[in-house]
Amino acid sequence: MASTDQNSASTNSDWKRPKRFDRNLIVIGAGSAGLVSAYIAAGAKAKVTLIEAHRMGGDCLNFGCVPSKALIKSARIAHQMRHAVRYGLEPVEPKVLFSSVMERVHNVIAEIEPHDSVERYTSLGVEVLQGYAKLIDPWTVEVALNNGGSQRLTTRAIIIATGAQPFVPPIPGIDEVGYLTSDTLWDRLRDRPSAPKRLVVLGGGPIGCELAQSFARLGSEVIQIEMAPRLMIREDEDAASLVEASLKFDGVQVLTNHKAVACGVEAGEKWIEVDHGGEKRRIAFDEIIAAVGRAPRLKGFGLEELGIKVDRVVETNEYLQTLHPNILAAGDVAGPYQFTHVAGHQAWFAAINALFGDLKRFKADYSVIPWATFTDPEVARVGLSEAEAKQKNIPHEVTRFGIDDLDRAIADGSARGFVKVLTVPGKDKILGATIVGEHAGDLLAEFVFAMKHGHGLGKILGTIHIYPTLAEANKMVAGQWRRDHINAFRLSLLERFQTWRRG
Ligand SMILES: Cc1cc2nc3c(=O)[nH]c(=O)nc-3n(C[C@H](O)[C@H](O)[C@H](O)COP(=O)(O)OP(=O)(O)OC[C@H]3O[C@@H](n4cnc5c(N)ncnc54)[C@H](O)[C@@H]3O)c2cc1C
Ligand SMILES: NC(=O)c1ccc[n+]([C@@H]2O[C@H](COP(=O)([O-])OP(=O)(O)OC[C@H]3O[C@@H](n4cnc5c(N)ncnc54)[C@H](O)[C@@H]3O)[C@@H](O)[C@H]2O)c1
Repeated sequence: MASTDQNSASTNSDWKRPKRFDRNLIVIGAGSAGLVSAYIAAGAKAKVTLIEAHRMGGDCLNFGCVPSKALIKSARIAHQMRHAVRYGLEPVEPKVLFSSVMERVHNVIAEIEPHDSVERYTSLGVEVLQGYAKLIDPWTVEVALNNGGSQRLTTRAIIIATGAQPFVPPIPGIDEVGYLTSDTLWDRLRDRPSAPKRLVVLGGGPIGCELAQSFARLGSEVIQIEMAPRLMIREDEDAASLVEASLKFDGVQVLTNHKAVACGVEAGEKWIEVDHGGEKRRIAFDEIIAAVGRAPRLKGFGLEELGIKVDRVVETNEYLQTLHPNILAAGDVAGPYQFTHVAGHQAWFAAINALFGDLKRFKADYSVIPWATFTDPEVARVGLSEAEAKQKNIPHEVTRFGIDDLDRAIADGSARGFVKVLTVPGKDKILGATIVGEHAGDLLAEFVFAMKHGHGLGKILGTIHIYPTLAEANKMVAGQWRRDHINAFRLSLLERFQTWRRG
């Protein structure tokens, strides 16, 4: 979300605000942000039209969260088979039926598809149009329908929920060698009998790490190239280093501090050139996945013509309104985060402000935003990391519990990782939590809830957690915090009292 002054809505003499509108709301894009916006508007009895140019469900269902998590599951089972000896079972090198793995990925998408389908949304009272939307003026949208023809609609309010797409780095030669992205790999690799033999994964962010580990476990020789000094640069170093170690254990060759500078084909063999501190070398590969970030979809549908600034994201104010207060934005196109659950969260504010903003508006609340990267081990975070607290000079204390000490994790053979909590000095108020370990994304929910509702570590400590569960790690870290904050004076009084009681 970039800031904008919503009072400075530009006007154009060619634009005429209609006296009556066909719709209360038009939502452009049926990904996570658009679907939730339309759902909320229909629930509020608004006449709402949802326009999708491509696939209902957007990136999360078709190219993002859903296929990647389905792939991760197959890869994890292959890993467990390989290392079954840890559990007293004879290890086996799995015969990876790659096309079946990819078929399962597509079946998972198909099974979830009905949740986001035209039929479901129509039954909820949303009009769904399949076509490409373009803003004509602040109240008019033209749709080039996928099955031919076009339609012009007027509306009181519009929500831009056009999402983001993979950013392809301008590396000389990349178009000639050809590349895969999260948009294309699910279809392009679908019928392959085996995973690509030599796979370069460009980028060490969440997409790069999740895919590099999965493909390595499914049989690819993976080389991951990241120009930053380490993987997962947004996470604390202690968290990222556990992921890096795990990737290396899985056979991924991790090249950090390496910038991709050129690509080409020589004697039928594809290569990528990397620069490491001024030293250049070429790496041969069969396929390359570009995972170096996602760029919001901002162009081609009339934002610039309406004077709406599109710098990195659509410029909005805290209410998610653009320069034109009746045009709002939500999801990846609005930023500042790129997560499905944040898109859905913003959608509530966008829909309510779009429909009722002239009566009451709500500022989008980013105070407690969680996320997880689904590598093995998972890394989940809410609030401040230790590095951010230091960088912003925010006073804090750090309490840590090693999951290697947790009974359930030991029994499961997954005793690695940690829970790290940042608190206000001398208080149990939580500023942030990072969990690294199995099911970290699920375990984090307790901290998200605590932060959202102002509960401190004392409340977590005072809550019964089932034994033996991984969730006990949360209570353990709270217990550690308590031990670190025992009042020595009170303890000495207690000791004297007990001595006195013994007579
Ligand atoms: C590989 C991968 C893994 C991911 N994993 C996770 C994860 O585990 N958890 C998580 O929270 N997030 C994850 N994400 C991010 C998540 O997918 C996005 O944050 C989320 O999809 C954003 O939703 P959105 O509604 O903003 O945009 P999108 O889902 O991109 O939807 C936008 C829609 O708008 C349509 N559109 C664009 N322009 C027009 C137009 N002019 N007219 C009509 N339609 C238009 C597009 O076709 C698209 O369907 C992942 C992403 C990727 C790529
Ligand atoms: N589990 C999840 O929630 C999940 C999973 C996947 C993606 N996502 C979302 O999608 C977004 C995009 O993810 P991403 O991993 O594509 O992007 P990212 O921006 O997080 O990471 C890209 C990485 O590529 C590196 N890079 C850029 N150009 C390079 C070059 N020429 N050579 C070498 N390295 C280069 C960058 O330094 C960076 O570390 C994430 O920010 C996240 O919000 C979420």
